[in-house]
Amino acid sequence: MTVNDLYPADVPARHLSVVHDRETVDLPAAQRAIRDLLVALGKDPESEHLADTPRRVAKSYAELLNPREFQLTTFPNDEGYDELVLAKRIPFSSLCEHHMLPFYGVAHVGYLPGERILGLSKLARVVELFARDLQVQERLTKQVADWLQEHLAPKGVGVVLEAEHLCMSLRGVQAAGSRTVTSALHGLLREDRGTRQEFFALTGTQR
Ligand SMILES: Nc1nc2c(ncn2[C@@H]2O[C@H](COP(=O)(O)OP(=O)(O)OP(=O)(O)O)[C@@H](O)[C@H]2O)c(=O)[nH]1
Ligand SMILES: [Zn+2]
Repeated sequence: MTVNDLYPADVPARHLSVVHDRETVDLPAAQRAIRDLLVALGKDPESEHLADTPRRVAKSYAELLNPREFQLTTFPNDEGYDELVLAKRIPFSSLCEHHMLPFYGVAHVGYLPGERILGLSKLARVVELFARDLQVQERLTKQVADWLQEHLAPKGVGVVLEAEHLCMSLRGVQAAGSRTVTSALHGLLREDRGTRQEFFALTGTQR
């Protein structure tokens, strides 16, 4: 399928519903499991302080692991805009799949338009689509870039993520304040040295 099949040229603004297809959360089962975890950790889930904690924790994880649905709105690139479009410092948070602790930071997401341009907020929504999962930063970065390349068919895509991992700063090695930087590139941003350098310069992450 090409971008023209998804977005016929005679309709100016196009909306594609984006619905995630992950397993539905079983909240009562999650709640029971959190209660068991509290007991296993030597805490008393019957105490007044913790009585409602299993329900809250289960609900929190359900929220953190389920992205909101959204409309992927695109417009025809009638003026032939052919420079980079870059949304910088999009805040995001995700859960590390090894420790289920948050990693959080900012995403820089850019593309070089082809026949369609994208509603700007959608760049942040695509980050959220993949961040609300058990993740490693490398996969999250690549999924955002791959998804945009597939659904927007631009001339290039670039994604940079800078994040602090609580599993690295609060526990374990306790390297508080360290940041991990990852990037994924497609099309001209990958192949053309000048475009790639311009992208990294605009994100402020020189390569
Ligand atoms: N590549 C990658 N590694 C991650 C990410 N998040 C966490 N990790 C790492 O996953 C690794 C898991 O290593 P293990 O040795 O199995 O776990 P651990 O004993 O808790 O390791 P320490 O954190 O070193 O105490 C750790 O080195 C984490 O820093 C990520 O997004 N990407
Ligand atoms: Zn971790």
